[in-house]
Amino acid sequence: MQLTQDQAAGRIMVALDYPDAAAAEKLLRELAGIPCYMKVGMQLFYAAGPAFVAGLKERGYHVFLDLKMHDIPNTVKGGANSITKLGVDMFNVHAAGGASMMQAALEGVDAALSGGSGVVRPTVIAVTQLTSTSQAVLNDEIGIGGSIADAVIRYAKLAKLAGLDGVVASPQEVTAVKEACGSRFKTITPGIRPAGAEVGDQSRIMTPRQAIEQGTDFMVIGRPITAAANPRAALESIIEELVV
Ligand SMILES: O=c1ccn([C@@H]2O[C@H](COP(=O)(O)O)[C@@H](O)[C@H]2O)c(=O)[nH]1
Repeated sequence: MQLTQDQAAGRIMVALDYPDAAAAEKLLRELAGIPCYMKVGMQLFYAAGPAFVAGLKERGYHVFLDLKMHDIPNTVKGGANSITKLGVDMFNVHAAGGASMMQAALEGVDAALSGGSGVVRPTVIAVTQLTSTSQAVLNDEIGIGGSIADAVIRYAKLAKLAGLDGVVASPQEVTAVKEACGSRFKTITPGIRPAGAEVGDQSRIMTPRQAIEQGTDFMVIGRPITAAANPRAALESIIEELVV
């Protein structure tokens, strides 16, 4: 797949996994002008809150709010309602919460949009199996039988049935998800490691180039950028890998 530099950057979601807004703002300054998505996860959201997210939107960033909601349907409906009013472009729930819970998230979105707040409809996706989960952990520790790939596809089909727009999965499962749910069903893939990068706690990984060749829609990348001595150079090198 041939991408321009801006197209490649637009497929990257930088995980702003920082303890406070000041640390995240430092990275934003270092990456200024590169048109990536920004992902706010629980560490930063619990510290800096909705105001930080609203600030990103005011400055024109595309924002994925990665809070992975997993609760009873009524609570998730309320959470989705509040998140939608923040104006984020994407948020997620856990597919393990079931179809009713995922549908409740969509009801929360609809209710927020019907309030005339002027916000756009966010893309709503479901986490399948965390990319840190290995086959052994799934079977022996969590106690779910079968292959990771089968579990991911089961969750993806359920998310599609519930009306969601896509899933979080590892790049290793992108092809199978697209086959099962259609090419327009979005795949958002963490577990991205440039060749030679530290794997850390991730289990199911691919390089950026491999992930794009699998057909991933967006790749989520944190530490290979944020822990680099020069985050901007690290991001530019990943973009070059995608453009070539
Ligand atoms: O299955 C999942 C779901 C979410 N994540 C998130 O993506 C980033 C990955 O960061 P790295 O530093 O590149 O490992 C992180 O924010 C996770 O919370 C995931 O890794 N796997």
